[in-house]
Amino acid sequence: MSGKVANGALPNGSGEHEGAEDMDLMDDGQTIHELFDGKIGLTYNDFNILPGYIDFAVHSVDLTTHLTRRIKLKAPLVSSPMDTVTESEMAIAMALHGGIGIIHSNFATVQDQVNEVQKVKRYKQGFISRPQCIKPTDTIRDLMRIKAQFGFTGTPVTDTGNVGGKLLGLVTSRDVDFISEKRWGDLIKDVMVPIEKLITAEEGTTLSHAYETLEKEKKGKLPIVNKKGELTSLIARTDLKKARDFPHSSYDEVGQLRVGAAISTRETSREAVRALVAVGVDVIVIDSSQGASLYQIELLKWIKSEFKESPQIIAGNVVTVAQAKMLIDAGADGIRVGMGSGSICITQEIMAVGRAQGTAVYQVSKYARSRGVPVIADGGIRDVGYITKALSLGASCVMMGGLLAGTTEAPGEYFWGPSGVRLKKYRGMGSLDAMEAHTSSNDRYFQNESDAIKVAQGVTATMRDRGSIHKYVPYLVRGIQHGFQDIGVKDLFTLHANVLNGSVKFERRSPNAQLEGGVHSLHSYDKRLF
Ligand SMILES: NC(=O)C1=CN([C@@H]2O[C@H](COP(=O)(O)OP(=O)(O)OC[C@H]3O[C@@H](n4cnc5c(N)ncnc54)[C@H](O)[C@@H]3O)[C@@H](O)[C@H]2O)C=CC1
Ligand SMILES: O=c1[nH]c(=O)c2[nH+]cn([C@@H]3O[C@H](COP(=O)(O)O)[C@@H](O)[C@H]3O)c2[nH]1
Ligand SMILES: [K+]
Repeated sequence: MSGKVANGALPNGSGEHEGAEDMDLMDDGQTIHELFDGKIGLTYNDFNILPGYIDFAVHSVDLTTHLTRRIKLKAPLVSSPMDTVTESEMAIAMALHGGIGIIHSNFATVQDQVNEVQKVKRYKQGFISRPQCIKPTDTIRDLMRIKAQFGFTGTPVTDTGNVGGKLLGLVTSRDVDFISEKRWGDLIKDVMVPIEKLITAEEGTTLSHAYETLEKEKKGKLPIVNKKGELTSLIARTDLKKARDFPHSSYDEVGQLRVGAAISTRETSREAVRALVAVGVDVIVIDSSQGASLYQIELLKWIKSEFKESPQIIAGNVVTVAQAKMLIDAGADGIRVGMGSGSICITQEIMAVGRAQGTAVYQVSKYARSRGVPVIADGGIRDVGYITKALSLGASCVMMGGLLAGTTEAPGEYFWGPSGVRLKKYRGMGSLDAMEAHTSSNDRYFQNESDAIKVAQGVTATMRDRGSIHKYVPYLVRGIQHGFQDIGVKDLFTLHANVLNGSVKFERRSPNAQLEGGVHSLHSYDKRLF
């Protein structure tokens, strides 16, 4: 589609084309280098990608990418190491859909973070690893409350009221449905099916065996116990029936889901690294807003010399080529780009330091590619089109906080906002709220007298309910595939190559063009996305 055409070849039917000048098709739009050659920082909203030619179906677009030098993913999506975004539930869901989650480090102890990594590594589809339990001395009223809140129909009874406690019985709807409200003060132990009469399975049982048992016994729930009789998980027949295939899941060499974990640049991180490596963490993210520091470089070199093979290390954050060079020289396997672009970030306002995210991703990716190191574009992803734009600028993956914070799998409970909207809390890791959460994060900030004055770099916010990752991430993936189809590229490798050789074109958009590109001129509208 390149080359020259005569103006008159356009179907204007007027016959006035005689002698018309040849027009250079390649002159239309800007190459990426032209887009960024002005000395002004651009971000995703400042440009469009121009359409190409479609000769393939949307589902055939392949989003396989590199997270780090050695780790490949089928979807270029990473969840942020933030305490309102990624713990095990989020990481499991992200990995099942081909991305990866990075467990945050704002726990009371390193062991708490290690436990979250282990939950991902031990995850097996169909097994509910944190079933809601009840104590024998609780009442029917307590059970009704659980039922109303979570909708469960079968609840295991353990001595502690938690998973891990000794299994004493199971109480189902059938056991309590016909008990009148007057008797709701009765104790669970008097209505439950006691352990002697319960069908259970031993740890290590396979899903297919569990399914056969449930079918044969006509039961809905199968508690899984260890040798000591402690409840380790629960299998629900309804879950097994709807057990899905996740053809793109991110698995490690031994078939466990992949997961990452964040660490700070403090001395104590060496202990964390040892513990995380011991439970098989795939990737460690050194978490800092300004990655070009002596602390980070020394830590990075230490990890690389101590653990030659695994794990992979993502260093950052950076926004300039000089910063990226220091971290790549020190051994980084991936580079995280973004300073102040996040939805909850106030770094550019407070520190006066940072960079427009589009320019940062373009500049750092151009350099990192020459060193064979993938870039993760972190922060400022407001919607699915922003992901496609970040990838077009050279990123191999995007990292998202806010976009995922309102989902079911994000830590924290939903609550109702003043206008009747269902919300979840979302906060910056540099917000006072997050800094004050644990002593470990406190000492990061207030380790000596000179650090006693707090300077917040983030805010505390709320996010609208976005439903489950199991619906949202497939929507994101399909949205990116549609973007690629419009651009006319079938995979990420081709996108990067065609952007660099100038066949994928861009265009800077004026403030008015930005308004035009959004929803406008309507009395009211309803924005349903999927
Ligand atoms: N991507 C972004 O734009 C931003 C992200 N954040 C997030 O907030 C959290 C905190 O970020 P930062 O404040 O950059 O954390 P940081 O731990 O890198 O820096 C906090 C302070 O501690 C100092 N420090 C770090 N390691 C040290 C060591 N070993 N010895 C002595 N002093 C040391 C630093 O120089 C700095 O003054 C992170 O989760 C980060 O991702 C915060 C601001 C911006
Ligand atoms: O200036 C900041 N102050 C903070 O307190 C803070 N906490 C997180 N982050 C960074 O923001 C990213 C998530 O951004 P989004 O919500 O836009 O996806 C994350 O992935 C981080 O890079 C912070 N930046
Ligand atoms: K910001």
